[in-house]
Amino acid sequence: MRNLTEIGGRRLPFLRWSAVRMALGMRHLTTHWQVGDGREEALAQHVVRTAREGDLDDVIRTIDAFSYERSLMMHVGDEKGEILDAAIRRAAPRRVLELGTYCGYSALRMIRAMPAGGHVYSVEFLAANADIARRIWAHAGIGDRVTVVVGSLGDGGATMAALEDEHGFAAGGVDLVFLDHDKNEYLPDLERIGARGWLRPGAIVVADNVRVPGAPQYRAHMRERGGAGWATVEHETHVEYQSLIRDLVLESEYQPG
Ligand SMILES: C[S@@+](CC[C@H](N)C(=O)[O-])C[C@H]1O[C@@H](n2cnc3c(N)ncnc32)[C@H](O)[C@@H]1O
Ligand SMILES: [Mg+2]
Repeated sequence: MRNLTEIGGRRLPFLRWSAVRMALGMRHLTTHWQVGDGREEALAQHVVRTAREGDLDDVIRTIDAFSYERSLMMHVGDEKGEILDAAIRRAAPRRVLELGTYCGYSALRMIRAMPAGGHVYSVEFLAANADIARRIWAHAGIGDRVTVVVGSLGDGGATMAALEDEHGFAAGGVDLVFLDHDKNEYLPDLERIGARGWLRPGAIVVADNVRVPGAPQYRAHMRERGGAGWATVEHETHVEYQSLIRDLVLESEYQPG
């Protein structure tokens, strides 16, 4: 019943004010990467104030509750988060590359499901989001297991060079990639990663929001390349924190040559 709003005893779907604000703010969201009403900063303050310090589970629970009950947000969320958790357990990665940090929620989940000693490198376009994520990770006690790199893989090479020179990225060194940033950049960025040879054979690439907002070129590419470089499973699921809107998460295993 979490997605229903009660008016006069009747439950009506999708009338949550925060969802309406998020829809109205879509234009702002896709150009500024925050909803525009301060909900990301409010989340960071809420986590620090109310979640148990050093308790990763409680921080994840607190973010989910905030996103259901107070302000809809664009974390991968609890339902799709379980698909991500399972992929992480399958890959048992030592090095994860995430594109799109936002407030750091998916990185929290990945760290929780990874073997001890594994590290997440998360690339985020917006410095304000990177700062919020760092504060939330520090509160959860996992600040030393995740590094946010402010930039984008499509910036002409500076961010990729930083990943190689400062963070030890090298051929065959990446075990799992989580794509959750600009949907038009999924395929170009995967090709940039491929050109550097960072993926090890058997590495897994998880892509969120393939149906909503949608990454049709990426999906077509993975379908065409089935059996020739990639083996893909399409997970039918729902948009984050919405039980009635369908979404798709792709999980692709890299099988070169
Ligand atoms: C959907 S949110 C990520 C949610 C996060 N992965 C989670 O589940 O908690 C997308 C984020 O990607 C960032 N972003 C957008 N385009 C980007 C790009 N080209 N490179 C890096 N980050 C980008 C946005 O600033 C935004 O914070
Ligand atoms: Mg997403």
